[in-house]
Amino acid sequence: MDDAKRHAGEWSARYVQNGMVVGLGTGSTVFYAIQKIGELIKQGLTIRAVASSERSEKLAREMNIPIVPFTSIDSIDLYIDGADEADRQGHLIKGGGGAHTREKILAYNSKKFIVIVDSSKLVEHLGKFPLPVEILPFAAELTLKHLKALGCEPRLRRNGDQQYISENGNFTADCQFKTIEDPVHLDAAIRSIPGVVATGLFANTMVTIVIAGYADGTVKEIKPHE
Ligand SMILES: O=C(CO)[C@H](O)[C@H](O)COP(=O)(O)O
Repeated sequence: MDDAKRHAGEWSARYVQNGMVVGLGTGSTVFYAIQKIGELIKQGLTIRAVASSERSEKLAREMNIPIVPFTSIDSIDLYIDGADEADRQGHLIKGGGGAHTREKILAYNSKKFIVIVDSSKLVEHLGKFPLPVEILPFAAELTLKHLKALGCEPRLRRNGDQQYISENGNFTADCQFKTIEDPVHLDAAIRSIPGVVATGLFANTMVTIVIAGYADGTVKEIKPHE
């Protein structure tokens, strides 16, 4: 799977152009995109970047990719990030790496959003992967009860024998649905529960291209809105 991730990640770097503000997502597939962008910078590419997590920011700095503060940008030209599942309409489940709240902010503020996955993440219907939902620690049990009422089995994510805490200081509930037929509607329903910070459902028209990598070195580009 690593080869497939590498092909998708490296392929995405061809969309990065001089002068762009580039958003860097989080995860093992984005790792390859960041490395490739780092190589292009060595060859003279000039960009400014913002990162969706401390992990990605650290990696970018190691690759001499200039990370700028959010106060110095107005929008992002191109956002590159991975996903846990992607369907043909460009709906995504994200947040397996626990960074989906910040990732959603970056995606929302981007002119183009490129999603990079290995081919095993392409699905007919979302929902096999448990949907990550970031929730406030305050009264978390009550929030979990309302999530359950929407038809899922929510589990608070653990980090070894500790509660998993996001970079925003919150809990993550991994919500196993049987299948997600209507991502737009479900996303809205979950977001209406007080205590929910953000869902890992990236529904609607956010995605410009899904790049799926295969182990044999080929890639497939899916443009959901063309
Ligand atoms: O949403 C994410 C992190 O919050 C990642 O993009 C997603 O979990 C995919 O990760 P990977 O590329 O490691 O398979």
